[in-house]
Amino acid sequence: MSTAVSSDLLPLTATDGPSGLAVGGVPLVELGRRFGTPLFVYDEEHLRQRCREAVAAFGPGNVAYASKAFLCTAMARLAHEEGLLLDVASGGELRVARHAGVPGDRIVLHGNNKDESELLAAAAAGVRHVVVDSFDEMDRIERLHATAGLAPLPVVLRVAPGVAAGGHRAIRTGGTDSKFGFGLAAGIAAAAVERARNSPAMVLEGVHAHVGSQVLNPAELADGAAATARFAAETGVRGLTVGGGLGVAYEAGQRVPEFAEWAARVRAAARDAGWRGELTVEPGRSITARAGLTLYRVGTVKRIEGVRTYVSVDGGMSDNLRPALYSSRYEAFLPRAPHAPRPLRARLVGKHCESGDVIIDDAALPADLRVSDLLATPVTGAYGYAMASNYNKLPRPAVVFVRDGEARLVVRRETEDDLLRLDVTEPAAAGPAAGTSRADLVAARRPAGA
Ligand SMILES: Cc1ncc(COP(=O)(O)O)c(C=O)c1O
Ligand SMILES: N[C@@H](CCCC[NH3+])C(=O)O
Repeated sequence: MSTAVSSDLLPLTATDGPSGLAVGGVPLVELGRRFGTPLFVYDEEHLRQRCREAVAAFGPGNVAYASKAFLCTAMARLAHEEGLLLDVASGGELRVARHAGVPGDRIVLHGNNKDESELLAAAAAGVRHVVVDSFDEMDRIERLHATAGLAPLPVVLRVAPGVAAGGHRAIRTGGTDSKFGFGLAAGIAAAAVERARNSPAMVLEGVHAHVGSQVLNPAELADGAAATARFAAETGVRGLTVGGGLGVAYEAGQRVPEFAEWAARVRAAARDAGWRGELTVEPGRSITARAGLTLYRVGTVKRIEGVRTYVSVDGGMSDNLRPALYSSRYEAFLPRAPHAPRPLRARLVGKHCESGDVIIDDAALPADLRVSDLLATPVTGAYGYAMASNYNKLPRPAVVFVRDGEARLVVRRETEDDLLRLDVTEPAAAGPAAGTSRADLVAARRPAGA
């Protein structure tokens, strides 16, 4: 591929300017200089537009943002402002949603192994419902009801509909062989419905299924919806959630269904299966992925004659685990020259201590790429920051929202002090010599006034 990066992979407000590509009216090169790298940049207008499109397709009150895709206070608030509910999958995600001011009745709690403290926190927050995943969880809810005064909990039952879909086996969830949900086969889900209906600790509100993530074929989402809807209709529950899972394009030329197509397909499938009620969905990736991109600084370019070229940047698997985990593919471009042809083939790698720390195995890059260039990987707004780690004690990147020519820091970059904040062992008696911390050294090298 020697063509320029496709605009289909860029955030909606991406424009060209004298200093290269701008998003939200702010040149990316300026963001790299101002906030440092690696940096996650989100187009706020794009995020809001995707939320609105989802609500337009499925109806107000019928869309929950799957916050696992990307969550921070600003993102939770944005999704809430745009009328989405929040799907949280742990006590931690619940805490962030509440911190952002999202009311409990706009939150649903998921998880295949919720502990008692998560259930109690959900009840205390007054969540809309808890998506119950197992009989053991029902035991826990009934115990808390009997011994800790837990009021009857609104619940939705997650079923495994026997339809598994998605971009990689690690992210397919709805098959019979799955850790998630009550199997529709062998009457397990029917028994769960019976038990919830007869339990003093639960108020059954509906049925839920999620077949998998990064699904590009809408027929697979429709198959999952059909199986779940048939069961929901037979059991006569009030609500039906058909999960998230809509895929996105990571490379040029991938066809991706729009929200409207997803809605039409799952609605038709559910109707044909006998379901007459509303449908709710939980998109994550399809809201945030393309709105976000990652900026890195190129640190080394190593040419191995007759083998390949390696381009190393200042992040890697600690800010984008997806290539290592799912062999996911990405593209890259230089913000200073977004329309430059990309004839150079190179392996784009991070700075971690393993050869599997690859961001793009065979990247197409401009021929004049050089050390200290700012480089961008688009479509990293989902499951990038969310799965970031401190491997090799790299501080996690900052996150910036851009809109109308303004950049807003929404998550600050971690510092080296942050890396030590959980260590309870006292520092060595002498401690690091004054003036040898990385911040001191960087400050010492900076020209006066910089
Ligand atoms: C229960 C549930 N709902 C929604 C989602 C969101 O999925 P996606 O980001 O693929 O839309 C997931 C993750 O796949 C999930 O497990
Ligand atoms: N982390 C996965 C998606 C998991 C979906 C959550 N159930 C990814 O990056 O593709």
